[in-house]
Amino acid sequence: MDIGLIGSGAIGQYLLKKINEDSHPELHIGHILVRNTAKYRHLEGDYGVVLHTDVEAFLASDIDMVVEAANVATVQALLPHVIRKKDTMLISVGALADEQLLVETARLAEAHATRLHLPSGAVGGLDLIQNAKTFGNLERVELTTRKPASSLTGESITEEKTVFHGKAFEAIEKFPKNMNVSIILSLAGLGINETDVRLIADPAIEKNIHEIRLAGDFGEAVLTIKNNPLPENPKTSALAALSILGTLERVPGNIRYGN
Ligand SMILES: NC(=O)C1=CN([C@@H]2O[C@H](COP(=O)(O)OP(=O)(O)OC[C@H]3O[C@@H](n4cnc5c(N)ncnc54)[C@H](OP(=O)(O)O)[C@@H]3O)[C@@H](O)[C@H]2O)C=CC1
Ligand SMILES: O=C([O-])CC(=O)C(=O)O
Repeated sequence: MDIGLIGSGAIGQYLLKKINEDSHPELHIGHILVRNTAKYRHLEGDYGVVLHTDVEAFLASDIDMVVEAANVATVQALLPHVIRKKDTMLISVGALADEQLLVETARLAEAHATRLHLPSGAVGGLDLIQNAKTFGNLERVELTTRKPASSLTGESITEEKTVFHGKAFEAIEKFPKNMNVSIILSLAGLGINETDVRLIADPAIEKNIHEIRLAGDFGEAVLTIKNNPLPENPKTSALAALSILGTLERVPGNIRYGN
């Protein structure tokens, strides 16, 4: 599968290393959309990619799938163009808290016979949440995220501090670089107005820890994911990059596990 990448930061460069440098047998990144060619010129030599600054030229290239690893604002700006032309995978899923964008994307994907893939990112358990939701029998979904204090606040704190408590729609507005997980959980479960979110800055941890609690007719579940951060961007968990890689590997498969 030929991949076009949007975003060449911590996740993008992880994907370039794993797919192109380590030479993945089924995947190849050939094109990257950037906004600053000089900053990323070295990627051409390092990974044999073509850089683009024009989205239409990027989409006209020989790619099967666009993978976004940029930010929420870029998804908001580009998704309607991209989904018309290419199957698309997003990691900045917080953009889909905008219901109009979600509905319009679904309409365009149907009209143009493309697909939108939303990997599970830095969390898991989306299969369980979706199954528990069928026939409206999911009652409660709560997310508590703890990140190293330095990822969330400029203040020097010595004790943990709740920096946000509220619903997912507000969490992503206030913390678009940290709360994409709240939106994928909302999309799988009870929606952005019903998913409870707490975000804690913790000076005593080095991992990004997500605890998901849910309850419904199925029973109750508690999932805790203790994520190692990517060194290049400690806000971002390595599992987010792995979830893109794993989803890319599974796309062509004929057997599906857990969905
Ligand atoms: N769903 C989930 O569970 C998770 C989602 N994420 C999200 O994934 C995304 C990527 O994370 P990460 O790699 O750590 O971020 P980084 O900040 O390390 O990298 C972002 C990259 O995107 C590029 N970029 C920004 N805007 C554009 C644009 N308009 N066109 C092309 N490139 C652009 C930046 O380029 P430049 O140098 O020009 O700024 C940079 O290369 C973020 O939105 C993050 O919040 C992260 C972790 C978990
Ligand atoms: O990487 C993580 O642990 C979560 C994150 O940044 C996000 O959801 O935006």
